[in-house]
Amino acid sequence: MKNIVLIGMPGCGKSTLGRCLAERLGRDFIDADPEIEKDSGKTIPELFAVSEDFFRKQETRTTKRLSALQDKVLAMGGGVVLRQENIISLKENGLIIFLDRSPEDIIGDVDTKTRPLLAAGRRRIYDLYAQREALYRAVADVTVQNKGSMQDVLLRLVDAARVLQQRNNL
Ligand SMILES: Nc1ncnc2c1ncn2[C@@H]1O[C@H](COP(=O)(O)OP(=O)(O)O)[C@@H](O)[C@H]1O
Ligand SMILES: O=C(O)C1=C[C@@H](OP(=O)(O)O)[C@@H](O)[C@H](O)C1
Ligand SMILES: [Mg+2]
Repeated sequence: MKNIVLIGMPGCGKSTLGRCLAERLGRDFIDADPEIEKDSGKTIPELFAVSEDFFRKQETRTTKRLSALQDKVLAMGGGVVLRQENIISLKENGLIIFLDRSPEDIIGDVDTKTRPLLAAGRRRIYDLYAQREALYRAVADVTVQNKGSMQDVLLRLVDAARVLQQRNNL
């Protein structure tokens, strides 16, 4: 079966809800950020300290490796949509869900320490959302709103994943 791939803003809930979604679907969960760290032997802040482009190159390398897997739930980094080659790889063997959470809600609980792009301040989230929202929507097979309790959002994600799988099997 194709992978279920979560995309969306940093802090939108991909890692947390992705792990729960995988459990509910009986699949393995893989978070891209720690995989990038393993593949490169550097932390995300260390990669960004070289340059954002350097991080993006490592991200593409790891995205290609993860895209070749099957049956997984993948939580990608928020910027994976910035390179078209990443999306082409992910779509070969994956169904993409945009987890859409408002900047207001993200700012409430995002951890900026491990997210170099947000080190300049939480308001950076508004700029990133404005830059990326259309891109996330365009590349996704479906959008799920992250609004309300985690339990409700998880149910919506499980439904969306099942509908995508069924549609793909037709
Ligand atoms: N609907 C929600 N209600 C409350 N907290 C949420 C909700 N969605 C996400 N969170 C919280 O937001 C934070 C960021 O989520 P995370 O999964 O790390 O995001 P991402 O992997 O997309 O960057 C976590 O502390 C998570 O528990
Ligand atoms: O939005 C981005 O460009 C990034 C998001 C991060 O992942 P999360 O979306 O899991 O925070 C991480 O890949 C890196 O800091 C860059
Ligand atoms: Mg994450």
